[in-house]
Amino acid sequence: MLLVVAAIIRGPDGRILLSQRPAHKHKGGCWEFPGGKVEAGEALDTALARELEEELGLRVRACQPFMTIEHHYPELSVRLCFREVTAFEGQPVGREGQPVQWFTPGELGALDFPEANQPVVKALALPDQWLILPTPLPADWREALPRSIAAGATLVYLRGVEEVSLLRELVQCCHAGGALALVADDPALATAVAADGVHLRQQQAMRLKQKPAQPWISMACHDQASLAHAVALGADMVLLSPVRETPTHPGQPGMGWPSFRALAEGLPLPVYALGGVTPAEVRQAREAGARGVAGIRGFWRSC
Ligand SMILES: Nc1nc2c([nH]c(=O)n2[C@H]2C[C@H](O)[C@@H](COP(=O)(O)OP(=O)(O)OP(=O)(O)O)O2)c(=O)[nH]1
Repeated sequence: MLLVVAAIIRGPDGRILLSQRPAHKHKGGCWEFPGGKVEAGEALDTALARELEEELGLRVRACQPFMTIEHHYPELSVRLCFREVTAFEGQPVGREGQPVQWFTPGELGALDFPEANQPVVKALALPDQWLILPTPLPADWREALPRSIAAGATLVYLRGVEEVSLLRELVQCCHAGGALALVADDPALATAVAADGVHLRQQQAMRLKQKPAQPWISMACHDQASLAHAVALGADMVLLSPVRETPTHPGQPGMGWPSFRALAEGLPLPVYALGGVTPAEVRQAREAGARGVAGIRGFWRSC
């Protein structure tokens, strides 16, 4: 299997740097995340720094794991280790004559990428923060939900609401604020209320053999076995918890960031940290290999 390292490089305005593969190479003409083959015995971060210097003239100052994808093309198998470059120096130029260009995350969906990149492109469309709806639904939700979304939680898990008309109204409120809305477990309900997908609780998900047909499928995970099931199912993302003990689950000790990192490392899907974490911890969570953070308290902005 060919070991490749590839970089997610964001500019100060949030755009992402891509380069175009030369026509004569494997997947020629496709846009790619800059990077290349890891040499025998080379550490991933060293390989990334070398490739970005050689190909773009960039000096990497800091990077962190993003996702790892194994893909079997008919002609070759690749293990792609995606790293997010969080600090760099230099102005990128296509040093090997390749076109390089900055794109907004929204523009990526229309580009031609190698097939292996699809989960990464999907993950880049996701926000840093997830809001889990408090239960029972607070009376001031019509003000508080838009405020919470505007504060950055543009993915909302609408749990604990059974009334379909109310759920539909909540979905509309999420969409009006530009947020994705997920309902619990039931794909038919998600379709009925025009939600964007379902969040599967671990117990329900472990019984499934097939990924439900919804645009977004998320799964709750608490250990390695459930993470392996989420991968096998083809889930688009997971909530991994608890990072810390929480008032809602007293006596259930948190795994802490080192164990979180060990579980999240090398997975082919975005992992969100849940359980006693706050929106202020996005950076720490990302250093531990998370795509972002999720929660109720601290994410819900009541009036
Ligand atoms: N760099 C990069 N490679 C990718 C991506 N997606 C994807 O499937 N690949 C595949 C295409 C290639 O088969 C392999 C990268 O190998 P490569 O030949 O470009 O590596 P390199 O830059 O070291 O190449 P070379 O100059 O030594 O020939 O990984 C991606 O986003 N970035």
